[in-house]
Amino acid sequence: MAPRKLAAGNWKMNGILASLDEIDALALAHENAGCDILICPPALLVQPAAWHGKQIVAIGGQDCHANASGAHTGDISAAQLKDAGAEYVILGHSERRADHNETDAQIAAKAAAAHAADLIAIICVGETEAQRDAGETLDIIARQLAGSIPAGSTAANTVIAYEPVWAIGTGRTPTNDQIAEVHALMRDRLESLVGSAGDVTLLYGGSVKPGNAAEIFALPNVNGALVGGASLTASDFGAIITALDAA
Ligand SMILES: O=C(CO)COP(=O)(O)O
Repeated sequence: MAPRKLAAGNWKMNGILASLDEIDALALAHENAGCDILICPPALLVQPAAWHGKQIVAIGGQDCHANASGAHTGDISAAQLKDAGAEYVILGHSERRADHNETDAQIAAKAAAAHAADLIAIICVGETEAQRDAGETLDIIARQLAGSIPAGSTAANTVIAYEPVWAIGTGRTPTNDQIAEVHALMRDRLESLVGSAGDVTLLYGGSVKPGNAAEIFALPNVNGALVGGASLTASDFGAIITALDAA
């Protein structure tokens, strides 16, 4: 089994009901896409988004709680996301690691909850600019992978996204060699953490745009992208999907 190609959009805290028209447009234009297409809207939009996706655009959450239910005001469980129509959940995004002090251990617990609810966990890792400048990138990624991936992870229930913190929303991207170096390390480390490492979908994220997508998708061990800003419109995200389809 080769890794599934995945074009994943993370809308972050953007979008209202009217924004779901973009999902209609994606579903219409990419009915026969040779890659999987995913939009992760804000939690309130997960259920209506699933109706708009028409089985062509899968829907995911942007976080879930590690517990299945209980007294956790303001949180959402993996089972609730699943019930609303989600198939995926993004976990450990650097914005949650920074804004909510999420640790690798908490992310691993959330991913285990996602797996228990039959969701595919997209586990995010990435170094800060200071860590890259200090030459720590590969150590940081290896440590985040080891700490954030729970037992029971498989190529079918887990996707890994490499998102350098300094490339998110900045218009800056690593060099091709830098992306390829991290993705090779991830593929290697996943053998002991997930098994069948060659089958795990690995995404790059951070300032992916229509103009740089094809070049990034041509890199070894890159099986798709986790896209922020450019996933908000069907025209930009559609161009990225077309580039992944052709890769
Ligand atoms: O954080 C990201 C996706 O999760 C990337 O965001 P941008 O594509 O806006 O840089």
